[in-house]
Amino acid sequence: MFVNAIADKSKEFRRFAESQHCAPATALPKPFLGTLRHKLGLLLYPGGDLLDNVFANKFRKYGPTHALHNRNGVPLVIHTIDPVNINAILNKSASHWGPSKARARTMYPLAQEGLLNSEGASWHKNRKMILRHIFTKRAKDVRNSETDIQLLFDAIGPVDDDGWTQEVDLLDLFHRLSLDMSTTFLLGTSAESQLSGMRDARMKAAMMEFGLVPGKRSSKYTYGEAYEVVRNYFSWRSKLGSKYWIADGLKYRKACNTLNDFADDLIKRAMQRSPSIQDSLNSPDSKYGLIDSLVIEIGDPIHIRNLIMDLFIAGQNMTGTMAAWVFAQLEAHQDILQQVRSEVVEKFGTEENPRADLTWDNLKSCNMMQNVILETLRMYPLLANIGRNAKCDTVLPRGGGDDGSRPIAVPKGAAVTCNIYLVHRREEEWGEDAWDFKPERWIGRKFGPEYAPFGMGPRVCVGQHLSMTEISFLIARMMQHFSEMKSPEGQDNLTKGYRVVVAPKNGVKVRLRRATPNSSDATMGARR
Ligand code: HEM
Repeated sequence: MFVNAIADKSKEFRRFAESQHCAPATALPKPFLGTLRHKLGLLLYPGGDLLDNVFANKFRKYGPTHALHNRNGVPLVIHTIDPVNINAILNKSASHWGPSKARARTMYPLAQEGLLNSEGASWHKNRKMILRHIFTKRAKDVRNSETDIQLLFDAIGPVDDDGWTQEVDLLDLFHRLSLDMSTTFLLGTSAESQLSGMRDARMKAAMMEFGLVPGKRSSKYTYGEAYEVVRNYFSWRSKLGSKYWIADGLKYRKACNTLNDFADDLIKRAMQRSPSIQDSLNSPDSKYGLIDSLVIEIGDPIHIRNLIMDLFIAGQNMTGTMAAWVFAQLEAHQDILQQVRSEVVEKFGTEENPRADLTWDNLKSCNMMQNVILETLRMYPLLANIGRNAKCDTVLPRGGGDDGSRPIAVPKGAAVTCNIYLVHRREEEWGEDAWDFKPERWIGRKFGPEYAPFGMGPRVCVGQHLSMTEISFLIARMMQHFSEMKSPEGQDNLTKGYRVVVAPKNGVKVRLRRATPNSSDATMGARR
C-alpha cells in the first residue's frame, strides 16, 4: 500500500509538472557511498576553500540550477545560483516557500519559535513588532555605542614612540565590539566583553574600579563561551544536514541552557524595572534596550526569550565579522583606505575637532565608505547559503531541459539552497572582474536580485539597517582615531573560513597608527 501511495504521488507530481510545461533540471549523481559519507566529507574538508572549490566546481559542472532526484526522478534537493530563481524563491513566490527545515534542525533546541524558524500569523506579528522597535531605537542607540568604541580603543592598546599599536586581531576585537553593541541595543547595557579580552590586568583592574564590571555569569560557561560552543555545533550540524543529531551531547545542551538562562535572567530584571521606566522608555535619551520595550508590549517571558534569543543568534558576530572583512580589504587596498579616511575626516572632522554628528543620515552620505561596505558584502555575504522548503507543489522559472530555459517543477517538501556567495560572483551579472574587490562598481548601480547579502522579500534581514549603521559608525570612528594600518609580513587576512558564516580564517592581524591632531588631512598609508 505504501509503495502504491508513493507511485500515486509521483504520478500526480508528473501531471503537475506537465501542466506547467516543466522539464527536469540537470541531475546530480547520487553521492558515492551515500549521503552520510558526503556530509562527513564536507565536515572534514581538508583546508582549501569549500566555497571556491567544492561548491563552485559543482555549479561549473552541473549548471546554475541542478538537483538531486529520488529514484522516480522527483527532485529532493535543488541548488541554484540563478538570480531569476532566487528572486522567485525569496521574493515573488515567497508564499510557496517556508523557512528551511535544515536550519531549524541545526539550531534545535534553540531558536524554534522566534523569527528565524517560524512562519504564519505569529511570525508576521512578531516581525512587525521587532522592526518597529529597531527603527525607533536605531538612531539614538548607535550614539550610545560610543562607550563600546572607547572600550575597543582601550583593548587595541597603547602606541609606541612612533605612534604604532602592537599587532592586534581586528576579527577578535570586532566580535567583542559586536557583542557589546548588540547588548547595548537589545538590553540597554553593554556586556563590556572587551574587558575580558584585555590581557593587561592593570587596565582591567582600573576599569573595574570605575564600575565597568562584566555581567554576572549564570553557570559554568560565560555567555561568550557558551555562544562559541553553540556556534561550533551549529556549524557541524549544518554540514551534517539530516544527520545533524550526530553533533549533540552534554556540552552542547549545557551551552544552550547557559544562553537560555542568560536571557531569562535579563528578562526577569527588565520585568522588575518595567513599572518604573514606562514614561522614560521613549524619551530620546533613554538608556533602556529593546528588551524593556518588549517586556511592556508582550509581557510573557517565554515569548520575549524566543525573540531576544533569535536576535542574538541571528545578529551576533555578523556586524563584527563584516567589519573585519572591510578592514581586511582596506588594508589590502591602501589607496581605497586613503580615500575613505579623507572622506570621513572631511565630513566629520577629527576626534579633536569634530565637524558633524555621526548619525545615520550623515554616515550614509559618505559615498566611498558606503560603496566599500556594499562591495565587501558582495564578496563576503556572510550567510553563503539561504535555504527554503517548498510548502506546496510549485515551479522555479528556469533551469529545466537541455538548455536550462524551461521551468522546473518542485514537489511539496523539497529543499532548495540559494548559494548567495556564488551569485555575487557570477560573471554574467558582475563582469569579468566579478572576483575582484572594486567599490567603484557601485557608482550609479541599482540593486537587483543578483545582490542579496541580507536576503530579500518578506524574510529579508530585520537587522540590516542596524548593521549598516553600526558598521558605518565603526569605520568612521576608526578613521578618526587612527591614520595608518599595516599587516605583518606574510599575514594573509583574506583567506576565507566557512563555519556558520563566511569569516576571515586567519583573523585580521594589523598594526594601527594613532592619528595626531595634525593628521587631519593626512591619509592612512602603507608602510611595511
Ligand atoms: C552584516 C550583518 C548581517 C547580515 C549579512 C545578515 C544576513 C541575513 C540574511 C541573509 C537573512 C535572511 C535569511 C533568510 O532569508 O532565510 C537574515 C535574516 C535575519 N536576520 Fe540578519 N544579517 C545581519 C545582521 C543581523 C543583525 C544585527 C540582526 C539582529 C539585530 C539580524 C537578525 C536577523 C533575523 C531575526 C532574521 C530572520 C528574519 C525572518 O526570518 O523574518 N541580522 N539576516
